Amino acid sequence: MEKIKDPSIYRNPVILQSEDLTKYILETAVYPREPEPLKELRELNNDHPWGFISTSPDAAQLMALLLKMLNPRKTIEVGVFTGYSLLLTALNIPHDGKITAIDINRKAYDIGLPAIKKAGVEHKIDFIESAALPILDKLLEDPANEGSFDFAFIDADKENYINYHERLIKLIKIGGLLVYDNTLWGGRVCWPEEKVPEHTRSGRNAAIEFNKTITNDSRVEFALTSVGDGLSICRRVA
Ligand SMILES: C[S@@+](CC[C@H](N)C(=O)[O-])C[C@H]1O[C@@H](n2cnc3c(N)ncnc32)[C@H](O)[C@@H]1O
Ligand SMILES: O=c1cc(-c2ccc(O)cc2)oc2c(O)c(O)ccc12
Repeated sequence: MEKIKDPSIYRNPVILQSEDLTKYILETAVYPREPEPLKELRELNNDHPWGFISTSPDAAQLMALLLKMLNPRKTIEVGVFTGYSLLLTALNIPHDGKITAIDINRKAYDIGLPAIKKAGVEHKIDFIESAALPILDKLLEDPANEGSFDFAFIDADKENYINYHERLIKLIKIGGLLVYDNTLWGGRVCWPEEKVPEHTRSGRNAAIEFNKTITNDSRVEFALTSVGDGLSICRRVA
């Protein structure tokens, strides 16, 4: 991630009609049911200058429901940061479930790791510090990995989502889920380009291209939900 002096310039505008509605959802439906270890990690994020890039708790709550329904044993996460979505996944897969978690930078993961250890789920996580594309390519070199994953969560560099999708679709089994975060990019996907601040344009254009690609991809059934920052839920069907 490039060094930005003031990360707050990236902060998301609200996708829903009003900030009050977002606050209402979080305060009435999400925070009261948020498990204690996740609350602890969210509070750590509040003290981090980049904490706002963590997966939104309302999107995470929907993901928890999907994980409980799918009961996946073999999962993969691309983009860990301090580990809010990773801990969420670890808490909602079976005791013998595994997560291959990839991030180009381990520093933020180390901040969240004590909360993950305290929650007793570290044994489920294989953290790999690397750019994600070479790791996905390496996994694909072994034919045993093809169609072997039950669930993938993607929340790294938005410009590579299509590249991640092309690899992950081969790694996920038919019936498995691929969940992509930030596919509405703070609502900017529908703004005229000239109104989009320069520093968020590349993410916005990547989300637009990604949404078109998924809509035309007959290998998946999908729903683009306006939860959090936009969560695209894809089910591999072919
Ligand atoms: C939005 S954050 C992930 C947030 C995380 N899901 C959470 O809930 O806290 C994006 C992460 O992607 C990582 N990242 C960016 N480019 C990457 C790449 N090419 N390969 C792997 N990770 C990358 C960044 O280091 C950052 O930690
Ligand atoms: O504002 C952001 C920026 C990112 C981001 C930027 C560069 C990378 O290499 C990876 C991620 O991610 C965000 C995100 O996931 C989010 O939920 C909100 C805002 C941002």
